[in-house]
Amino acid sequence: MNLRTSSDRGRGLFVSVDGPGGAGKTTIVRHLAQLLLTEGHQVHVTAEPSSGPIGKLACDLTPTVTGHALACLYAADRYHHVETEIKPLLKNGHLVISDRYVASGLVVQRFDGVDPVFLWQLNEEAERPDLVVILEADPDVIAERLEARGPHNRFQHTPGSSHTEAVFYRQATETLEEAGFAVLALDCSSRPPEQSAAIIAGELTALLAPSEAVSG
Ligand SMILES: Nc1ncnc2c1ncn2[C@@H]1O[C@H](COP(=O)(O)OP(=O)(O)OP(=O)(O)O)[C@@H](O)[C@H]1O
Ligand SMILES: Cc1cn([C@H]2C[C@H](O)[C@@H](COP(=O)(O)O)O2)c(=O)[nH]c1=O
Repeated sequence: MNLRTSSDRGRGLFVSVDGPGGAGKTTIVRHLAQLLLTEGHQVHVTAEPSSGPIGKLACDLTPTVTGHALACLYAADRYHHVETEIKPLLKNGHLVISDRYVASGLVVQRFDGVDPVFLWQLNEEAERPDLVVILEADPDVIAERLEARGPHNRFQHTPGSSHTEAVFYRQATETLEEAGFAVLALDCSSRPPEQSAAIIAGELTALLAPSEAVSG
């Protein structure tokens, strides 16, 4: 089983940002990347589905393919994304930010009734991020944001999807914490996205700081 994170290898840093539709993942990732660039880091923003061949297929098939088949397709994209894009950049010392990663894999296909244990087994060997950010928000607030922006996918058309997704994400957070992932659960109901980004940047800066030598 793959239990190592990129910082264990001493190069780069990998952070994923997940959370319910409309929570602000893409907006916060944009602010975070800007902030880290300003601080002088080599930053690479990526997302899932990836822009690779499996990601494109998953994206094209999401409206018509459901359940286990789609879960396998997203997991296949994730493993391929790691091997072809994320790991090479980490080796090169980049700070890689992924807009959606394993946590989305534990959540989204549950809307099609896929068992969370099956989803965990599919995803558990994926590269562990140094920091897993889960955006949390009052479901009524994000339902309003979704309505204002417009839904991005068929899962967001399910009535009450923001409430259901909030529950699924809380369960995914527990699964990840129990498995030893470093999780930052961040409430972004009332925080402006710039502030959420600054909190995440602070956590990353702490991870990058050399650990203090023990003086004897
Ligand atoms: N405090 C906030 N934090 C983040 N986004 C906010 C906030 N307040 C309002 N928004 C708005 O909420 C909308 C949804 O944001 P965004 O598209 O980044 O969400 P998302 O989580 O990436 O959604 P999806 O999963 O559907 O792609 C955007 O129009 C964004 O400007
Ligand atoms: C990683 C992942 C993604 N999806 C689906 C859900 C949406 O249709 C898109 C993501 O687009 P968005 O603009 O970020 O909302 O991909 C999925 O079904 N399962 C997954 O694991």
